[in-house]
Amino acid sequence: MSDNQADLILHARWVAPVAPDTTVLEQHAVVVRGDTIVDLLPSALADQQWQATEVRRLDRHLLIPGLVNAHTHAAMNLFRGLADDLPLMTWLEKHIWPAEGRWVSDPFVYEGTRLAAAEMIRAGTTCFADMYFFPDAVARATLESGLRAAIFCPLMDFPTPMGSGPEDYLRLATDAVDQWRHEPRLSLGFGPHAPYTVSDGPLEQALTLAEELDLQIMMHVHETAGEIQQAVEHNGDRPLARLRRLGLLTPRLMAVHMTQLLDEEIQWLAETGTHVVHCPESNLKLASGFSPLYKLRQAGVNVALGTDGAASNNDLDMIGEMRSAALLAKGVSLRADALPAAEILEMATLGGARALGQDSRIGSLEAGKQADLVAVDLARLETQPVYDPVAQLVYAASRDQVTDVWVAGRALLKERNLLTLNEAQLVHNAQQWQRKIAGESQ
Ligand SMILES: CSC[C@H]1O[C@@H](n2cnc3c(O)ncnc32)[C@H](O)[C@@H]1O
Ligand SMILES: [Zn+2]
Repeated sequence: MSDNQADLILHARWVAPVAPDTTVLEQHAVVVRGDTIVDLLPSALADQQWQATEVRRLDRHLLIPGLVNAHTHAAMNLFRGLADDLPLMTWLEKHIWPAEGRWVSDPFVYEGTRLAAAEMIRAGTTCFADMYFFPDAVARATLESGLRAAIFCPLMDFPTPMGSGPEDYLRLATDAVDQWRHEPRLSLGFGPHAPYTVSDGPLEQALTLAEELDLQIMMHVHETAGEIQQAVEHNGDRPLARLRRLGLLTPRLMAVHMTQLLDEEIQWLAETGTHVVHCPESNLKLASGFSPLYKLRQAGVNVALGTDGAASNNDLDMIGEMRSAALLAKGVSLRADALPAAEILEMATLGGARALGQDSRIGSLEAGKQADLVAVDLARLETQPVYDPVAQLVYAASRDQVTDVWVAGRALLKERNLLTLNEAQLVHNAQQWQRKIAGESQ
């Protein structure tokens, strides 16, 4: 291939590369060779300097890095709407865990993850960080969809359809790591469920293994005030203090939810480089509490954004999640400037990439990074006129304005058509699962 030959050139009305800074570029082009971005330059120059097999002109569009959904339970799409309007522990103990005990299997997870992948592609997500049972099924569904995933293998003290207890989960996790970690679009990690479901021994083992294998850890932490109160009553420690004592507060940990934080705890997170994954809509829907986003970011903590599963959100819409996060941060801090639109987009892209330890590969549109890109049509009347394209994306756009998505240079969505998954088949299969699940619970 000659030096000026590329595979794909995307000319866009606006490009928000996110890094090296938040500047929005007008009439620029992203040049892709294979799976990699090789250039980002004014369109007029790209026309002179580059040739490509495919050239797209996105004259109505804002081009952004693929959104990184930093916390999902993708297969739970098949439980969407199963149990609504309940607080976390009632939701989990009385509805979700019994349903998982009855229905979760390799085929359930494969089908649920494909359904979630299709929803995420159509909403501009290119990478998702998943914590769920049967990681092999998550891996197969992800590879088929063309998405990128970080798969966090579950760890709990009690048996589930996937494993008999901690030893079993850790063995299954290391097997999955061996099997899948060399796939370029997959990464693996450990997913100890929460401080209230994993005791010290397995947590220490997971940390040791994560260090040996150089993997990230994802855990629900400080989701509700009840979780903290119960921990204090049981062992005298707040959950974050316990994790600190066990050595888990490191840049390896993605602590999901993180409500009810004390100033001292925010300081620990900042000092240790622990990442926070903020899931505002799940926290609102389960009435779990508020994460102090403004304070966290002021302290220098890296914050990523996630939807959580579709059974507690109830969608996998990162554009909607950005808006919720922005509005909630302003409401909680009583500061209108708490989380400006450009910072939210950074959180939903590069923030997620950092939390996954993958910010040298994904999260921004820079030469040398993977070609994970999303085109959003801003010419619709709902997003007119455009003074600030990123503010328009965060405060006014909806996910159905995502027209095209590429992961590693490959198109997964073209003019809103899914290219890797069959929409009609996914809907049919979801309805079949719903009939089975609803049939038995009547
Ligand atoms: C270890 S597999 C994941 C496990 O987590 C459950 N889950 C889903 N959403 C939440 C949440 O917001 N807090 C705590 N646990 C959650 C899911 O149902 C699986 O059992
Ligand atoms: Zn979760």
